[in-house]
Amino acid sequence: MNQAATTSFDQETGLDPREYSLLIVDNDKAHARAMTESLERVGYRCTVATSGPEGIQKIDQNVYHVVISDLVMNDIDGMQVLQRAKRSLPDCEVVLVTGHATVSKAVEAMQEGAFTFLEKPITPGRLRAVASKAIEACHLKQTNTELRQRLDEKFGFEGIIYASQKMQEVIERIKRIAPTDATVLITGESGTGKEMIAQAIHQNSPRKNRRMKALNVRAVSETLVESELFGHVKGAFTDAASDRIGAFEYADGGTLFLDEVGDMPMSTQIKLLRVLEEHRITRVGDNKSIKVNCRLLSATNRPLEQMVDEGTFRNDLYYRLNIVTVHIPALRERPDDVVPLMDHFRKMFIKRHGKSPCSFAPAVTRRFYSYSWPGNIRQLRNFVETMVVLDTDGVLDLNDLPPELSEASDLSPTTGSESADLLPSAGDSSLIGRTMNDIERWAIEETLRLTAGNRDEAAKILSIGARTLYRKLDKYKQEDGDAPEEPEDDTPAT
Ligand SMILES: Nc1ncnc2c1ncn2[C@@H]1O[C@H](COP(=O)(O)OP(=O)(O)OP(=O)(O)O)[C@@H](O)[C@H]1O
Repeated sequence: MNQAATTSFDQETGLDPREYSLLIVDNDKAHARAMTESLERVGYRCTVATSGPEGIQKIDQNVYHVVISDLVMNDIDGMQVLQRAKRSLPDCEVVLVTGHATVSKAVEAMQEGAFTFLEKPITPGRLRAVASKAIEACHLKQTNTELRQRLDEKFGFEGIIYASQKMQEVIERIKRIAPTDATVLITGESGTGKEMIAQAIHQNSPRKNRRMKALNVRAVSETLVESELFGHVKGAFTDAASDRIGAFEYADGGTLFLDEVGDMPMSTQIKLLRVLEEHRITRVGDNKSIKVNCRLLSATNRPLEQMVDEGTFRNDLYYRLNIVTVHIPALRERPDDVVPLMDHFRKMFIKRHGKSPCSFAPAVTRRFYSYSWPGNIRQLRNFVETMVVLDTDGVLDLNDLPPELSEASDLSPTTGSESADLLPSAGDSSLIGRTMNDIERWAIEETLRLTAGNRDEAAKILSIGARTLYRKLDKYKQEDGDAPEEPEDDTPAT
């Protein structure tokens, strides 16, 4: 294809055209050829599709940096090509070619995400200039994606907020599991952070530079689940207009995360088991198998073991998925995480919604702490977001609480949780007969445990100044014979 490439680096952008792949989609073969030759002459790698369906098929199967498509074609039009490219190739830029009569349509296309449009007749100089700009835009998007990925890698664990011993143990466990290729089953109630843990495992594994594909089995209809997992060939079922790769092929070399795996139909379970044993998939409607290499992580909030007993989940698949288990405790079982999470989401949503700084009233912190969180961290996150968005006076007060919390039917500490002995109880008889200093020390230490070491929060709850709290802590250290801390180090210790 690349017969006449003479130039190496693009004068304007400094990029090497030979590193970029372009797809030309045009019903008019002569026009497609003329565009291709003009682009190949300066070094681009071009592929031609002479119909809309062929263009879509190529987009599904290959990676292109720029797609140049005619807008009006007699089968699938350029808008559909644009939509498919935007869906399948997030960094790709799409240029639409149009005759004079369809300029208004092209403007609409740009609103849908097209990079620009070229009006016929197209000169080679104009075509190359537009291709060069589109390549530059794609390159920028890729650079951003890479930077984001690097940040994600760096913060693979740090993005997970926790202070409790229980989560500390979970993190220790995933640190040991992540570098291996072991199949992992992540269990826990809805909203406990199973997907987040799956991402951290991927980010801290040798596969981190390859793709991670998440597929929520519950969100896909029973008839489509196999096509989503294994892909399909054209005509495999009524809507299969072209060949399509599935999650296993997409994540080849990387990680596949199957969320809500307990919802998988029995007929698909046996096929999944076979793939895990043979490392080969067969697209729906095809008869040849393809080799795949994916690390499988799965998650469920359903009792798989019980489902095995009831005959609704295959025993053999259960043992395959369950080589290593990571259980994420419900938030009510780790109340020490509540305050750090409140603080994290408060800051995050202030920034995201461009709000002025605000803080939680101590009574709200106490109520969050003692709530049972049936929806776990997702629910806490949503509550904090609502409160931050609606805040007008900089204080997130009891009046700002969502109804579930303001009615607060369950203010009592949760049974069997760490919280029971943490909440200051007015009737703690063990304190009777002790000195005021001891009682005060006990109250300060318990409040610091409640705030996971965050002294600012603790001072607010105790209604004393942060420096007063610091002085008292210093005094306790001296009483215990420890060296006092530097006074300026009064940062929250979360
Ligand atoms: N420890 C954590 N630190 C910060 N954010 C968290 C933490 N755990 C969960 N989240 C956030 O809470 C929300 C729910 O988490 P996630 O989707 O991972 O839960 P899940 O257990 O997979 O839920 P489901 O079972 O419903 O799919 C997400 O916005 C996630 O970023």
